[in-house]
Amino acid sequence: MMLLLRSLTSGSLCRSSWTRSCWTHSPGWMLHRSSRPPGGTVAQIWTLAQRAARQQPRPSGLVLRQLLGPMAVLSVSARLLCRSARCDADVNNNSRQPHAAAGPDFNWHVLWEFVKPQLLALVCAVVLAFGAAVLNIHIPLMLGDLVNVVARYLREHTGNYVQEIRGPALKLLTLYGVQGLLTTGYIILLSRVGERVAADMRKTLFSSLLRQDVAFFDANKTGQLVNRLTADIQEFKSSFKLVVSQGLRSLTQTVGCFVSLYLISPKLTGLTVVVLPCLVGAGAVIGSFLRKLSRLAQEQVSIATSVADEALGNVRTVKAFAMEERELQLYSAEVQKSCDLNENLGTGIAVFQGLSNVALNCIVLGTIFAGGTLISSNEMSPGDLMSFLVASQTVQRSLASISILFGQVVRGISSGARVFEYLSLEPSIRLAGGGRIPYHSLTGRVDFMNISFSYPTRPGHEVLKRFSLTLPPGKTVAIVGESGGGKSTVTSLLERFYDPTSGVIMLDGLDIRTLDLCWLRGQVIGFINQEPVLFASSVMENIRFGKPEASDAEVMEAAKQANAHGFITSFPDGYHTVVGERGVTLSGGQKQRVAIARALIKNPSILVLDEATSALDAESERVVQEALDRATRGRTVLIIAHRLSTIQGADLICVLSNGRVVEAGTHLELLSKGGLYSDLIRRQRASGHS
Ligand SMILES: Nc1ncnc2c1ncn2[C@@H]1O[C@H](COP(=O)(O)OP(=O)(O)OP(=O)(O)O)[C@@H](O)[C@H]1O
Repeated sequence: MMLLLRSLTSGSLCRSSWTRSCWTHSPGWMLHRSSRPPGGTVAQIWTLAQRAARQQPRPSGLVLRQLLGPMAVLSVSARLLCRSARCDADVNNNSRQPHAAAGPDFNWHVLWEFVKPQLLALVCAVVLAFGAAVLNIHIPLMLGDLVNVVARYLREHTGNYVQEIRGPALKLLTLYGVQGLLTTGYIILLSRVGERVAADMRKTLFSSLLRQDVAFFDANKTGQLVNRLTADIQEFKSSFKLVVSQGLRSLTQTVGCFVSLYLISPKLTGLTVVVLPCLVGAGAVIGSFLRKLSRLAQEQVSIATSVADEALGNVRTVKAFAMEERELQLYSAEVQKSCDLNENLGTGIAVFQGLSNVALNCIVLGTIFAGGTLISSNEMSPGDLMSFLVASQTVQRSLASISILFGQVVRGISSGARVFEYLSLEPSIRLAGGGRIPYHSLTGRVDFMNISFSYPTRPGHEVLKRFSLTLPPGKTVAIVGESGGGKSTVTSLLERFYDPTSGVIMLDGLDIRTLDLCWLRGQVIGFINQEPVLFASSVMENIRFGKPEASDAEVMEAAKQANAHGFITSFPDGYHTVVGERGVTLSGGQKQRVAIARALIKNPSILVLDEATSALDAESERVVQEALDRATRGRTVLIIAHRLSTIQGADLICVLSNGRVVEAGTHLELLSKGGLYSDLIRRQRASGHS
């Protein structure tokens, strides 16, 4: 400081390299290098003041340049963020089918719901942040006082220098210390709020996805959904934390120092108001464009992820067909598109920052003269200039952070919108929500009454047409028919994966739509299909999936019933054997028996077997069939069968063709009819499948 003032007095700083470099750089440069020591610009301002006082016609608008530039950027940034948050009207309204060309709306109300539980911490953080900002108002003013004391000492050379500056210097040090504490406090608090909000969001999104009905998953790719859970929340979390910590700090510092600037020179500060509307308008246009680009880029990333997800998830099929190269090409093409979009986004953000610089430089030209006039008319003292400069330096530093934050915030808001979209999505078939649980024990009678149905993804294609069928209690009913005739669809409707377009399904005389879905799926219906999917955990955990509260003994009992106990105990780790992803370390027959045990452990009244043995070889089929015969005793059973030999003992066989029941009866009755069923039997015998 002493050195600076000496230099000022001697005028040597006018020739310093700092001064020269400040003259030759734009405000944009200053924004991004605002960490430079303020001394150079202090000297520059001082020199300007001296020149103005001597009525030199040299540039005098640097003061305004320091002030107006950052102020304008602040306004533009703030406005852009608001615009980003609101999102345009051209967003895709089809919330079930996100499309790369547009995105969902950012819902502030949803964000508020996540922030609300953290409100106390947030309020404390905001209070601390504002405390720090208020102190920021004083720092430049006190610095100005200190400069005035030092300047006076240098001019008059009276008294003890240390004693002269001790008071203001100690005040300043205390202020710095308190401000540091407040800043640390609010950053810690805000960072915690951010982490907790993101964690809550992740849990809620996962729960919301799990709540969706099957039709939702028909329409959305798993890879894209997983991307929302991972990449989008990650992006949103980063933005949230940055905005609430760095952004809020920068904003409060800017506001605090802006007040300082106003206190120092209302005239200089007031001039900014004139230029704001133009910058705000331009910023809004660019912001809207960048937001759309950001959405496209993020959607494209999730498309690429879903390609990789599909290839890796079906890696055996990919390898069996030697399609690695093709999958790589597909993935590379999607990644390249995403890369191009992100490059464009980066360019857009760079253009935005570049344009800000150009705009600010233009403003500087206009303000040089106004600033010079103020200085030459002695409306500002040297101390004021010092204070003004320090305040404007802080504003610059803060605005530099805000301008860097801008790109992140645009991405964060897009990600947030994509996450929120699924949070508020209500499934048409609800898992919970007031459904009945009959108090009497079920007989297990099921009536399909005049069911018509089209899949939501193919509304024009009617799969079932006025389909009616009764499953008598404790009896076995088989549905057979040509491929694509709608057999599996019947089981999906019974499980309420979908609701019929028209008609009713009754369970013990009760419309299943009125029943508690968790109870229906969890306790009433046991489902075993052709390709059972196991989870990558132990055999024990996989069987227990059917009844989480089951004891080890219950698990083993179910495994015995399913003919699985023998092979499980032959493994070195027994029931603790980990089965690999989707159960890849088990054979088809073993997987099927674990799946049967998983279904049996809940002791369901109704058992649905959708081609449960059709993928097995003869020996596996025999063991599995034995388990199934045991499992079906005393239950209402619906069998979807390809191999007609497995259903000849069924109490009723129903032949489905083109969504309609065309024949029904026992095996012998249908054979004697000589209709479609006997045709199917004949064809299977001819092909050696029966
Ligand atoms: N999730 C779905 N979305 C749209 N259409 C579907 C869906 N699942 C099946 N379909 C269509 O519904 C029709 C009936 O399919 P379903 O699986 O019920 O037939 P299936 O009789 O069980 O056939 P298969 O014996 O070959 O298994 C088919 O035309 C099929 O393409």
